[in-house]
Amino acid sequence: MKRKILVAGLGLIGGSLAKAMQQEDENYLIGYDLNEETLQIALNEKIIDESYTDLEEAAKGAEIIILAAPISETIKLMKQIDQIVFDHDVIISDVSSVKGSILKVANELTNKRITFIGGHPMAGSHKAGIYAAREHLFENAIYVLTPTNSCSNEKVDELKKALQPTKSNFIILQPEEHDEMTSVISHFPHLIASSLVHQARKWEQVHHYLPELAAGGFRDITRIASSNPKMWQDIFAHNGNKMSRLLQDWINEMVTLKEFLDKNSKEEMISYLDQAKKYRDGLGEKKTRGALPSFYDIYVDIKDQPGAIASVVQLLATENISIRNIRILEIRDNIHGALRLSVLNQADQQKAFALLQNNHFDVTIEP
Ligand SMILES: NC(=O)c1ccc[n+]([C@@H]2O[C@H](COP(=O)([O-])OP(=O)(O)OC[C@H]3O[C@@H](n4cnc5c(N)ncnc54)[C@H](O)[C@@H]3O)[C@@H](O)[C@H]2O)c1
Ligand SMILES: O=C(O)C(=O)C[C@]1(C(=O)O)C=C[C@@H](O)C=C1
Repeated sequence: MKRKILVAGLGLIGGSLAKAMQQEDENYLIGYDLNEETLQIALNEKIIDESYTDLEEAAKGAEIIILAAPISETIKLMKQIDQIVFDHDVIISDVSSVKGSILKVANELTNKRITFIGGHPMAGSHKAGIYAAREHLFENAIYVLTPTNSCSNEKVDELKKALQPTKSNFIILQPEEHDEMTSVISHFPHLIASSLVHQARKWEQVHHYLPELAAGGFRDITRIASSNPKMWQDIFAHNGNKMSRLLQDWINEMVTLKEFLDKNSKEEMISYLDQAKKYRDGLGEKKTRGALPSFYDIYVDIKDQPGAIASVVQLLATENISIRNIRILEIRDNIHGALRLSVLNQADQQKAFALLQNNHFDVTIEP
């Protein structure tokens, strides 16, 4: 008997989860989404085995239900599913970026058949929708689980087993600690990225040429400002208190930084930047950085000419070095660009470094 899993909301996250879980023969994927075109794509691409536009119909046969809609919609879905009469036990999980408000509702569910285990895969993208869904999105990423108080270890293991094809690393957290950590490491940076874009937009009124100067630095730090505004408003609203406290801390810190600048305080500024650099560089050593982690990275300078990338890839292939991720950083016409290659482990990183250097490529391990 196959394990019947319903994914409700087949966008970036739900679609990626369904794609990964579909790789396991034991899993049978059911899809539910408000958007019929999304369901049709999911069926056509065999991401799901069957689809429903009626939630009760979709949920009735499922043993595991994963809610992958926006947070406020997920809360509505939880309340609707609570009303369904099941003839078997069912595990419900979600993927929401905030866990406190979800677990509050979960602890109030009255349906005896339901066990709720909160979930949050710590990987994503600024893109949305089923077209952006990727089977490998959660590979090596942290996948947070926040079970309700009454939940048994067996149920948690059951959910983990169904999600195993995502190849993510599960950890259990309390909702409160989850929300505090994600406010710092995920939610607040989005707010700042958007504010930096606003600052540039304002200054464009003075210097019309300004956008042309936006190079790697500005693009890197503001990528996430291109994310879905409605989704992020929802996240900020559900983690509002923590965000507001962080913003006040940030404002205080900016006041200190302004003092360093106004006093031209060289030592304090170097120390501030140095501490940030050390902490940022150290992040790469931890094995918990997210999907397809790039902590074993190699940066190769390449010329913008046909075959440049192929020659690097070909060289690594001759030594059986497997490339996990590849990204072109800022190539413009007739200028050198950089290629960031992510490999599996430190041994491969060292091997690739030596190989490329011996073949006269300009290669570094630091960005
Ligand atoms: N985008 C990220 O990087 C990221 C990462 C981790 C977790 N999350 C969380 O994942 C959830 C979904 O985000 P996403 O990026 O996949 O969004 P998305 O816009 O790509 O997908 C959302 C999907 O849910 C569907 N939907 C909306 N309301 C629905 C409802 N009531 N019933 C059924 N389907 C409904 C939409 O049609 C869409 O297909 C959010 O709760 C978000 O907090 C997002
Ligand atoms: O990579 C991105 O674009 C993301 O924003 C992914 C990201 C994040 O790292 O903040 C965003 C929201 C999540 O809930 C988890 C991951």
